[in-house]
Amino acid sequence: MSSAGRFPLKDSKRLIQWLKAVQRDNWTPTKYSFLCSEHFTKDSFSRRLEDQHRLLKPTAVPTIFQLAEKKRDNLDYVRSRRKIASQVPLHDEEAPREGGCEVAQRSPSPEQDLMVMQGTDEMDEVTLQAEIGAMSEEEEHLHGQLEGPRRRTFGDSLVAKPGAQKKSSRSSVEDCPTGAWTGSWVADRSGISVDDFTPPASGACKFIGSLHSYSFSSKHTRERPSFPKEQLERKRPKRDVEPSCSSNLTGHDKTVAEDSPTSSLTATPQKPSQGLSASPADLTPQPAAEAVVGQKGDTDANPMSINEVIMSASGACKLIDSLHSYCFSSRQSKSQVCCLREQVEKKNGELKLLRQRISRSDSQVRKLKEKLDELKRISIPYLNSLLSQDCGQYSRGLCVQAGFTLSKQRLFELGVIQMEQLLDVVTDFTWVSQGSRGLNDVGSSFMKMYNLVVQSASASSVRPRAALRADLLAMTVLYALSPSAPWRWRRAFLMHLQGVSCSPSAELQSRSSNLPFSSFPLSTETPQLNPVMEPLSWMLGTWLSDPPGDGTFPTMKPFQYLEEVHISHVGQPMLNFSFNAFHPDTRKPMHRECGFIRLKPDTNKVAFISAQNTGLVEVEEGEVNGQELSIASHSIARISFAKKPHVEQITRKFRLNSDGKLEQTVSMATTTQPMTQHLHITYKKVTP
Ligand code: HEM
Repeated sequence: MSSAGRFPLKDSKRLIQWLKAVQRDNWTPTKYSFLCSEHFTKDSFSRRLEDQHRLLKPTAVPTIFQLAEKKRDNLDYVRSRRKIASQVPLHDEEAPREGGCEVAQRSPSPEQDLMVMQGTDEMDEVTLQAEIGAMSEEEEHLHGQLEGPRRRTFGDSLVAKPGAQKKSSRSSVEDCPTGAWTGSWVADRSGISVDDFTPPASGACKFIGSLHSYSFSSKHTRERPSFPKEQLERKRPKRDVEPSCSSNLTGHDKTVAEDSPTSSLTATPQKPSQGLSASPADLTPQPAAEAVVGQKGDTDANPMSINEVIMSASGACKLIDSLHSYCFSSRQSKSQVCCLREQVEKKNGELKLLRQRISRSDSQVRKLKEKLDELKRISIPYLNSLLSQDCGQYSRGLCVQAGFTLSKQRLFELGVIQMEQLLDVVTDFTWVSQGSRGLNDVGSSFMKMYNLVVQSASASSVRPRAALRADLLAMTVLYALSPSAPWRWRRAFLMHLQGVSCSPSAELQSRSSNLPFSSFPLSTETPQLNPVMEPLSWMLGTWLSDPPGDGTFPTMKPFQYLEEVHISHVGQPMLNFSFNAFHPDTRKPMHRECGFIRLKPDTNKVAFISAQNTGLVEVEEGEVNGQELSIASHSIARISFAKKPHVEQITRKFRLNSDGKLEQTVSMATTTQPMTQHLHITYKKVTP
């Protein structure tokens, strides 16, 4: 007798190796499944120290199979095997057959049921099978000899039982009627049912079949150490003969199973005869003996795949629970562990992705912070100095300007802080504020200011507090000086700076070289007006048209325009000027000119040097008398492709009116028109 190995159900990796080796389709080993030792190489065994018995190593994997024979007709094979089994007792030396013979499935059959019904002792006899795998050849042989008579006696008594005799006699005729002792022992024939190797009619049937091992507790199996090899040998053909889980049923049971192939519950241990009527209540735990009684050959076959078992287990939770999950506990736990493991892996993946996103966000925030720091570094010191000079000329002046920005009309007239530009600022800061609380604060505070400005603009009587104006100014300056600001915005703002006496920081001055339009004083000191220019000092300042100017000429339709005038100095004996006209409705820039006004020292003779965007360059000369300057063209030049008609003469008159407004009148003569007034406008001073 060769020793056999249990299928390593608890070692999934090795189990897969075993199953691969066995190559049995649609069959799943149970804890009563064993494989003969012939399928293992010699080094798969170790010797027990005490008695030198051969023990299968826990790492052993079967490798010896004669698979070529597997294709042969199973039925013929089984029949021949049965014949042999019925005539000649199997010997220990007989080599295990390939195909179905190697795998012994120890599950009770109907005959077993009958036997077990006799009581606990009988049931224990049945469970003896479970320990066979642990036996050495010698042990098995010895036990076979020693226990044979007892079993025969026992088996005989079973056969003699009323009600059980019919089944047992039928089976004995069919399967092993003349076996040495197996023929007379019902239990040995039923120890491994046909269905151990046969697919069940349904998943649930398989499931119930799995549950049949319920009665074969390890406790019982430990108490009975041996099991004749013959039983195993006779199991092989039976497995291959019977194609369905119900095929081994007899009588009523078989009929029910065939009639209801989808109802595995007909084979439930507790109520085998109730067919489809089995309910969770029927499945409440029963005593072991009772459970075993219900084990038909079809049900203890348990040829489920692991997946099927898991599916059945999940779909029949109640059933499992009611049966205390005796058989499925480990498998179920395994499947649960697998599920949990998958979930954990999935969550780990999600966590990894989240970490990556957080890291990306962090780097984004870092970049934004760096940008803000850069902005602060560039602009804030200067702004701070501005805002701290509450009593300073420049600060006051800008605050006044900020006050102007609160009137929509003034905003446009100023031509610097326009609503559209404010919107740009807001948009910019909103963008910057993304992802950073600090920047968010900047953005949100600017939004608040912006909203207040809009409110104030729509209700001109409402004027925000000085602090708000200062904040708005700060934000405006911050944006105006930022590298991302549109050049037009920066230029306009810087021109305002030019119009006031201020001392920009060295940092700001250094930045001025990058500006598209540089009019900054070079000295950090507020420049003193050159005495030569004193007669024209009344012209200094930033002036905004008030009201809009009027344009006329015989060849054109009268028009209006806005104009922003900057007249400043840097200490030199001259004034710098720029006149910038805008369309009153569209605010688009129109005529522009800039240049210098000079005074001949110690005289009232004035030279007005101007370059215009129309391509005209002219020098006008005249006299300053009091607070009035009258000049006329001295020389005019133009680009070669200047638009016609060309202007041939120009006269201007500047006057500071008694109301403090600056007034300008321009007349011109063209190649087509005599000297005629072209422009008339008055300005309101917005900076000192
Ligand atoms: C001293 C400065 C200026 C000179 C020498 C000047 C000269 C001229 C000349 C020669 C024309 C053509 C007239 C014609 O077609 O018969 C003209 C037209 C016109 N000017 Fe001026 N202009 C001056 C300032 C301004 C200013 C400040 C504005 C304000 C927006 C202005 C607005 C116009 C308009 C709207 C026209 C008619 C459309 C056009 O021909 O472009 N001009 N100007």
